[in-house]
Amino acid sequence: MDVKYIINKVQLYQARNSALCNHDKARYFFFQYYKEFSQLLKTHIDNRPVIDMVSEEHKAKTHRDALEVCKMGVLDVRVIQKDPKIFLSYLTSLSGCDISLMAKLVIHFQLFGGTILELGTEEHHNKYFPDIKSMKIVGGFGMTEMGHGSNVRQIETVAEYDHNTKEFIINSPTRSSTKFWIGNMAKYGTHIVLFCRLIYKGEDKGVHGIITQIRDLDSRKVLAGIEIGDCGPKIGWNGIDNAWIRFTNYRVPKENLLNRFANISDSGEYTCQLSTPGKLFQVTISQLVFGRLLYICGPIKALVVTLRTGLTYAFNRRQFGEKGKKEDLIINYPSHYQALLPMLSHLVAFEFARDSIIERLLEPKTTDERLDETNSTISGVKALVNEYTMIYLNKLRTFCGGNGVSSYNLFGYYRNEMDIFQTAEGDGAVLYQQLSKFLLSEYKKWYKKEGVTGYIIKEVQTFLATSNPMYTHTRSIPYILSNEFHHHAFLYRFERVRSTVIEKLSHSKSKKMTFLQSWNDSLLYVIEMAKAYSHLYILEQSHLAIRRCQDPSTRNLLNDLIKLYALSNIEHDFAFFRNCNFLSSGKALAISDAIKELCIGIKPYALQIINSDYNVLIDPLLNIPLANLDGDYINHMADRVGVPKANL
Ligand SMILES: Cc1cc2nc3c(=O)[nH]c(=O)nc-3n(C[C@H](O)[C@H](O)[C@H](O)COP(=O)(O)OP(=O)(O)OC[C@H]3O[C@@H](n4cnc5c(N)ncnc54)[C@H](O)[C@@H]3O)c2cc1C
Repeated sequence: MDVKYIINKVQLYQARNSALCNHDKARYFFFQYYKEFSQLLKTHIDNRPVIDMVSEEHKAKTHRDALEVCKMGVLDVRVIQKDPKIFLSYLTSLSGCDISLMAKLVIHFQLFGGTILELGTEEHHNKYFPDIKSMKIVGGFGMTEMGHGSNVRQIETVAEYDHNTKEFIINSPTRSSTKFWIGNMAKYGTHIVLFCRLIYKGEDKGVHGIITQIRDLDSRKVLAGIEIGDCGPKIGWNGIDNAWIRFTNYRVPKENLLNRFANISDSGEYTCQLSTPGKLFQVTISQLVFGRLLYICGPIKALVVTLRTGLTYAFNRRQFGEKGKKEDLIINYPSHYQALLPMLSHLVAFEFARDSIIERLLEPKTTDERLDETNSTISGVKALVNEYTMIYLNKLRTFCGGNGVSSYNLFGYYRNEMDIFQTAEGDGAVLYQQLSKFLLSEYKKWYKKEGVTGYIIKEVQTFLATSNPMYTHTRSIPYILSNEFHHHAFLYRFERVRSTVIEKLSHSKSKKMTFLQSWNDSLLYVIEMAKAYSHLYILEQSHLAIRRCQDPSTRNLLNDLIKLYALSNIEHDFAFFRNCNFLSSGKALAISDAIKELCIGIKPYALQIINSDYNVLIDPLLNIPLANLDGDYINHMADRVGVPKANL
């Protein structure tokens, strides 16, 4: 084998995490906390595997484990404020445990506690945080209803203010207003942040958050005025007790309103510090953004663990070959390596993007515009990473043949547990639209500044750059492999789809359609635009991260991985690029050839790359007896399921 890259695990590990750690004095502290917390977790949680557990037992185990984790005293809502990166690191570590345990603690600390932190005042913090820390109270996030999930603005639960008693009277006026899917609540929960319409002197003031007690703390009985039940069996997260909840004239004291921004004074006057109901709504649901970040970390973890298994198997399993010779390793089949290595390249690119988002979200000083941009980007990347993970978990399963079906290899486990990540805290189709709205408003600002002249200059530049036959036809390998070409292709795709959306929206306007009609009429392009932008963001962040890598050989390897990410992504979208005449058929063929060459070059290092990931530097905490698919995989699997030793 030609030695193309001389790499060592530590350098690769450091380089991959350079994006996140770039601005930190303690360079790897995020991962240090991750590691320490993971080690601590090991000694605290019940070590029975969950794969064969029935749901009731699973829920009880998850609850006990959560109480044990709280006894460690490390998780605390105040850490979100003091050092969000450490908090995120703790929650990310939990993705190595059973996903139900992670979900339970995320709902309790981040969605419930984080909302109180963000929307509540010092009094709420002092009253609830100690009990959240010890889990004396078990918190939930009561937003979704049977009638409305994606469209939170239209939820129906009402809290009418009673001036005489200084209480809110909470009601579920219709069947569709029943709160649904509310995690931690069917069996164990004591309190939720209830999202409901605040009715003040007969006027609807929009969605507000109110801390609402559900069960008595001593008897754990459901309080009068509340009906509650379990949402039933689920595809994943069976350790979580998801509830439906209904309210009938249930009274809650005024003090329970999370009133940092909107308040009812002692004299009974309603005031809101924010300029518009839209702004109040955005702040009210702000914890979902932090949550989405975790929903980027989780699937990446699942991809690392399963891709490692897929690669290990492919590098060890032999099937077919020339007569009289050793059978071939399945990794040497192009159908394998030309799928597995682009997956590896996507994984590394996603990690660079994740780390840059974490860095940005946690910037100490940030403007509203910057925050808007980061939140919108999180929406797009969350949707994209989850969509990709679900498709490739299925592929990875088949790449391990029958062994992939065994629960000991976790493909089924992650497929089920990750499925919900696509929907919870915002489904992809809705999140992509949020990003597109932001991108269009940014474009509007640009257009306002540059005017028609700026627009024409830009269009002409793009036309000259891409309509040139030299450009569309060139098959020069150095150019095809250049970062400059990849960036141009990604940027072109995004701007081109954006132009189509703008064209379609203005065309619909001329046909007197309402904004909503024209938006929905252009929806497929709107979604494509957000996807194209998310890929552009991932590519740009990967290029930036690699530039920081000090070691030349590691940098070259990472560079090749990102080239593979870019070209396989372009290949996946050949229909678009060919339809726009961005690529000639000859150039498209040359790109496919370049992908193959890159895969062949990276293949010998694939296991080293996947094993340098911080996610696999720490043992999984799932306690599932994994069937190790390494060189001795037949004996590992045989031992796992009790096949007797051969007598011969
Ligand atoms: C296991 C689990 C746990 C959960 N935990 C909680 C919890 O603790 N608290 C809580 O409040 N909620 C919780 N949820 C609810 C979750 O947040 C919602 O399911 C999610 O927001 C999606 O809403 P929905 O289910 O109503 O889907 P819908 O809104 O009905 O969406 C269905 C489909 O329609 C599409 N769609 C909707 N609107 C549009 C549009 N404008 N354009 C294009 N497509 C559109 C969506 O993309 C999706 O594909 C949980 C859900 C699950 C499954």
